[in-house]
Amino acid sequence: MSECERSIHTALASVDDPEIHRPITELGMVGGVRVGKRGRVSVRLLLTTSGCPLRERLRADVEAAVRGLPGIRHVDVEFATMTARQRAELGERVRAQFGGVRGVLNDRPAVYAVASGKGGVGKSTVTANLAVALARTGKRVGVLDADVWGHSIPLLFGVDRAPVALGGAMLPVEAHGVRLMSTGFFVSDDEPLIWRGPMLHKALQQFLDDVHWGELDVLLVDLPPGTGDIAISLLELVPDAQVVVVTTPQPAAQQVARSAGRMAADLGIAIAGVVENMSQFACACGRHTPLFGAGGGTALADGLGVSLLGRVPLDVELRESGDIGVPVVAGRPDAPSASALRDIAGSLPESRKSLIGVSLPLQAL
Ligand SMILES: Nc1ncnc2c1ncn2[C@@H]1O[C@H](COP(=O)(O)OP(=O)(O)OP(=O)(O)O)[C@@H](O)[C@H]1O
Repeated sequence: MSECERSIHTALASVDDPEIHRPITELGMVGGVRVGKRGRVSVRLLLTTSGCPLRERLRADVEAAVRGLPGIRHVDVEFATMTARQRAELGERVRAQFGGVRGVLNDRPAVYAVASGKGGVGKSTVTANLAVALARTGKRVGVLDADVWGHSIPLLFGVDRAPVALGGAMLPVEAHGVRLMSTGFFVSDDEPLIWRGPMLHKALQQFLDDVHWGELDVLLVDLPPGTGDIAISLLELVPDAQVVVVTTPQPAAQQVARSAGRMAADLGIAIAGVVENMSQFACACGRHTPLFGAGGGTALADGLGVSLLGRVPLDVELRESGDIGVPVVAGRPDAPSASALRDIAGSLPESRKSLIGVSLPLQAL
């Protein structure tokens, strides 16, 4: 290998695959490097699927890494698709690298399960925005959309592609700096989900076990509304999760949300706090109107003996951002709801580190 080729390989080692978060050189994704005349270089990248949506990001990252080298004027990036064998090898590498899929959670992320007593109170919107806000502070964040009947996380993040499967493990889809996994990636909207009890439990377990989350600091779980099977399953599978209860200011909503709190208490799970969503509406005329009443969040927090983490105002920008798949914290960071959500993300209590992925020493009694 010439000196020039060696320095190109070193530069390529600084480029990470955006979803596996490992250098493309380590993952066998560099199919070849050709050094031509007059500072022209061509790099061939091997992708897991031909329709890889991240190819433009990879192209830009490779160009940026190689173009800075002395004597290099132009970088061509070509793409090819891995053979089945190459994909299998990549899957093996991913597994070996992290000591098995479950082992990737060994660094014990903080797990926050976002719950609500009833649907439509903005639980998924809050989850998505807390995730983006945390990612923007430099944390490595994942969102598990366990809201199997109303999976809105893919829509809220503007994602309509399925996750890539490698060597028996699925890679989360990355959007707005957050790693996502959702049942919504696997079912079409007109296909009703009739999973109950044990099936839901198994699906959830798979999402925790068979998804290559990589190293995470925080995992947010969007629970289905209510206190049904899946919430209980999750809290059993991840006993160190803390629950964030989302409610509206209405006394009625607060009553239902109280049952979520009671469930957490029954299961011995800590409640991180309460988020009051759809608090008063700030009109452009300057008037603040409590459309859904007032005081629900505080009353619930007091009832549960936890803090009110914050109030998110009713905000057209928040709703519009959700509709176009760009969470408001990312797309309109100056909106009143965005700043409230950032403050709430900053006020989440420090984690009790989750034990998922850690093998516990078993002792005979
Ligand atoms: N603070 C807010 N201001 C304006 N619109 C909001 C606000 N919070 C949520 N919404 C809108 O309310 C609707 C319901 O929100 P979302 O889907 O997050 O609720 P949910 O509690 O997760 O519902 P479900 O559990 O049924 O999925 C969405 O259209 C969302 O954009």
